[in-house]
Amino acid sequence: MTTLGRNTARRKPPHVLANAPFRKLWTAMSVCSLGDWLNLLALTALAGNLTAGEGYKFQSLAIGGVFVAKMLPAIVLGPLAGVFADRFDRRLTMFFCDLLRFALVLSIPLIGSYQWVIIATFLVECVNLFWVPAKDATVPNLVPKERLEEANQLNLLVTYGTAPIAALLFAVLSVADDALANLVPFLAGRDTYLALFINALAYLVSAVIIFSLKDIPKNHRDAAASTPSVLRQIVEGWRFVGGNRLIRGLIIGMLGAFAAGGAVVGVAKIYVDALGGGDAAYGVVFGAVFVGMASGMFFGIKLLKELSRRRLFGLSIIVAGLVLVAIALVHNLVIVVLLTVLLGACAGIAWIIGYTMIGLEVDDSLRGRTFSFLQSLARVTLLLVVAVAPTLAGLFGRRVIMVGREAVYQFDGSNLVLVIGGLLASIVGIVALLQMDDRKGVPIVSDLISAVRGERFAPEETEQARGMFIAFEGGEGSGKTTQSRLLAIWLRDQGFDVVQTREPGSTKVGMRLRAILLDAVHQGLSARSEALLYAADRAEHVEKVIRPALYRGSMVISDRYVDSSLAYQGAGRALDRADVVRINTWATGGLVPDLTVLIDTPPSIGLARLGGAADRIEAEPLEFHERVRREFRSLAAAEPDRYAVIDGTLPQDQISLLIHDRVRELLPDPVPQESEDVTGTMPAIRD
Ligand SMILES: Nc1ncnc2c1ncn2[C@@H]1O[C@H](COP(=O)(O)OP(=O)(O)O)[C@@H](O)[C@H]1O
Ligand SMILES: Cc1cn([C@H]2C[C@H](O)[C@@H](COP(=O)(O)OP(=O)(O)O)O2)c(=O)[nH]c1=O
Repeated sequence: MTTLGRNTARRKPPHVLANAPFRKLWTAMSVCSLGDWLNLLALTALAGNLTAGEGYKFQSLAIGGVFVAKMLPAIVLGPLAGVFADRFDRRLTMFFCDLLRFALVLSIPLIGSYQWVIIATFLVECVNLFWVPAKDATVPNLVPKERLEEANQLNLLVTYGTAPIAALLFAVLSVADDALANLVPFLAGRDTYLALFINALAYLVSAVIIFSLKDIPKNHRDAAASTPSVLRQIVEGWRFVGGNRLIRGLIIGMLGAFAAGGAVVGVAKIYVDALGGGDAAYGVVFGAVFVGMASGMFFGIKLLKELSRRRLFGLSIIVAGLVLVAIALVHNLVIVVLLTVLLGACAGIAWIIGYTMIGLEVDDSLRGRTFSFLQSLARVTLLLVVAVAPTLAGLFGRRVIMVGREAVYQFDGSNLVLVIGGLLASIVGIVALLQMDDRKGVPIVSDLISAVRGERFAPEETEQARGMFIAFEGGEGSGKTTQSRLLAIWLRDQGFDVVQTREPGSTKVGMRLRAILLDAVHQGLSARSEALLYAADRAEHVEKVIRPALYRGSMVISDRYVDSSLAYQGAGRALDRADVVRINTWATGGLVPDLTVLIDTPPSIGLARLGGAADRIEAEPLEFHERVRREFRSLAAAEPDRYAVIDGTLPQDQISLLIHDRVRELLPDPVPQESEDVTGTMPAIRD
């Protein structure tokens, strides 16, 4: 008892944000992240605006230049900065970095030339390289070990979570600029300046917060972890992960998604300009990617949770590619924004599955390397794509398709890049799907439909089963036991191997469960545990008795199956029907009978037939049994092809004949009725 109490107490320590020093650092980080995203948007927009008069080609190249300046330092100087973070006072490193970033960003609008945009961007990124490792290395100093994961999640949250906020802010600032221009003439037509001022201010705020953070220790000789160069990480990483089919598929897919995303980011500004949208529209499109990603991660995954993860991964990348092609070809800003949300959703689904799968399915010893390999490769891919995409767009230039003298369709370099990016992503998605598919032979479309419906009825193993499965259902005393025995005899007479069984209680464990379930002593059993116990008995029954018999090619006749739970626990005990379906689908692995014989008898008649003491369920009031009967009938009505409903008040032999007629339709090589009439006179073994 004491141990238990202590454990529970230990499991609930205060939230990591209750830790004041970490909260301060986290606030500084959030402000900086917001500034970083604003910076990316404002600089690319500014580069486009500054070169707007120089033609499409030049403008595209100018924007590409910003991306190159932004990414180059990480690749060239990355490892160096990590060492720096370990040698010097981290608090002062961050503080001075923040002041430098503030001054550099502020200088961009004051100088206002394209060359300075590039130089300052490069310098800001160099400074970032020192700020980020210092921050990363500080977190473990402020947060106890067991809270580290939580802290990292929070870091991730603000790193990406601030992107849509920045996009929204950027769009709002672009609009607000027009109003402000009346007061401050300097701002007229320079909406990106406002964003840059706020960006600079964010770094200043961070500087103040960090300066007041006295808890960061000064000496860290212990934590000297130097990072190997990006290229070396890639080469070494591939040696470890390249041999594994699953990881290969995952990595190809995730890089494809990255490349497609890079293509969008690289040409978004010129593309939106060509559609007639201004900086505000650019902000909205940019934000749409992130809104989509967030919804994909939360809702997409939930909606399709029954689909194989591996399939969903490949599929979402293929769809993302196709959506991208559509984005490239449609010239309507509103539709483009909506499609961009969809694109983001697909990317979000792929990303989260990829990450989770590496976490779950990749062996512990390989996981760290796989992550760092992926990150290094993603950086290089992103750099290449982001630099190449606008360049390619610029070289292609603007084209107009003419019919006679009329311009009918505008096809620019940015459209071309997006089409290529989209097709590439789709191809990569197909490759990933082929590498990783774990449900070969099951058509994807039917898989998708049942996944959207929340079912997983396509059973994995029954395809190989050769036997036939017949279930008997009905209320108490309806004659199921009698009729299932007679059917077994009839089928054996015809030479079939028959396994006659029943629920609950046809296995060793099942017999114990049956005792619990039907003993009138257990009156207080809760409805849910009753449903779970029946399902447990059924799981055992399917795995140990029914499936093996079907594999052998036997006829399996079961007295009661899943429908009994739907009727008794679902309708009788008023549990949620969908829940009962779900636990039973899971328990049986989706095994559905080929035929269900429902012997429909009014409860008053059936109960009157029973002798002896009533068991726990028989003892329920008549109204309970009426509900059960109604549910059985409605189940049968919904699927007339798979049910035979027979009036249980008829005489026994008449019922048997009706059942034979129906079963005969399903038999592979049925004995005709006439020959049966002849041989039926011979004496047979009646049990
Ligand atoms: N069609 C029928 N007409 C009259 N009595 C029947 C009929 N079928 C079965 N019985 C009798 O009703 C009782 C209950 O039958 P049983 O097959 O055990 O029902 P269940 O398994 O559905 O509870 C038995 O005594 C059986 O002989
Ligand atoms: C299989 C199953 C049976 N039951 C109930 C119905 C019966 O009252 C009892 C099974 O007892 P049993 O003695 O086998 O009854 P019968 O001869 O009528 O089949 O368990 C459920 O409530 N849910 C289920 O899923």
